Amino acid sequence: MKTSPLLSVSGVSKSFPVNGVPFRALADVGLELRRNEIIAVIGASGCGKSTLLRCIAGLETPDSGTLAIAGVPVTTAGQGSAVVFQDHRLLPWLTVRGNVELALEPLAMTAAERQARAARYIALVGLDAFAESYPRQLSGGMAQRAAIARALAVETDLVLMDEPFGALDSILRTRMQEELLKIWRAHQVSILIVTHDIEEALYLADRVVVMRPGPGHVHEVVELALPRPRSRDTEAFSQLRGHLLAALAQTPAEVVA
Ligand SMILES: Nc1ncnc2c1ncn2[C@@H]1O[C@H](COP(=O)(O)OP(=O)(O)OP(=O)(O)O)[C@@H](O)[C@H]1O
Repeated sequence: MKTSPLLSVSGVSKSFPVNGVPFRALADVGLELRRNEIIAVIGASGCGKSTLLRCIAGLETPDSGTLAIAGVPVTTAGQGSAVVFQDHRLLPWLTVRGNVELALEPLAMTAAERQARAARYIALVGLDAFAESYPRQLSGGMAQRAAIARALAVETDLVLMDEPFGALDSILRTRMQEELLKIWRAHQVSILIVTHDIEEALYLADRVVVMRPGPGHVHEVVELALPRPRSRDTEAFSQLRGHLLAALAQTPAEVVA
């Protein structure tokens, strides 16, 4: 029996006014995310990856098309999903604990439940010793882990990540990818991650959505039949890397469109 997708995006188009003229950022974008799946969205700068993610998060309203999470149309921000951005966006005047607890405030739970849940997710990302630290006292990786704890603590089925490790050095980035997979395995969330990094997409995702600009559209969806844990040194990995690099390459006509 085919189960219904957690996220369905269909025919989504979005334009922005630029100097009084509509600029088409997305045209007729469609994709589906299954439950407990990880999808990576890759594509050249400006092809509309973040705009698509913001539409799914309810932070942007598409001009046309439909977006639904668990069958419910997305109409407001934070409905059915939580977002992790490239910059952690923690509130500087709150501690790690305060930031995570604040995200839980809209949820129907007692203060004690909120504190217990926040503590659990802070521990999950390995920051228990830093729960009372302020963002300025954390390294970039720690702050990003706090942002991930804050997103996961809300316990939505869908987590949206926009270049979550983009500002981290390559060693930390690899470690964070491992940690994300551990959390994903333990918590059965579905993840849509926007990344510039082909290796990251290949390491994390079940499927890779390749977008192209002019206007932003889905060019190809690549199923990654790679067993986990994955090694970056295998023939299959490097073949897929080559395939994605070729899929990202644009014709001159697309670049100027
Ligand atoms: N609020 C806005 N107003 C005007 N133009 C916008 C706005 N948001 C996005 N755009 C334009 O829409 C296009 C797609 O932007 P978007 O940020 O979605 O691309 P992206 O693929 O995420 O790029 P990058 O990889 O560089 O982050 C870009 O040309 C951008 O300039």
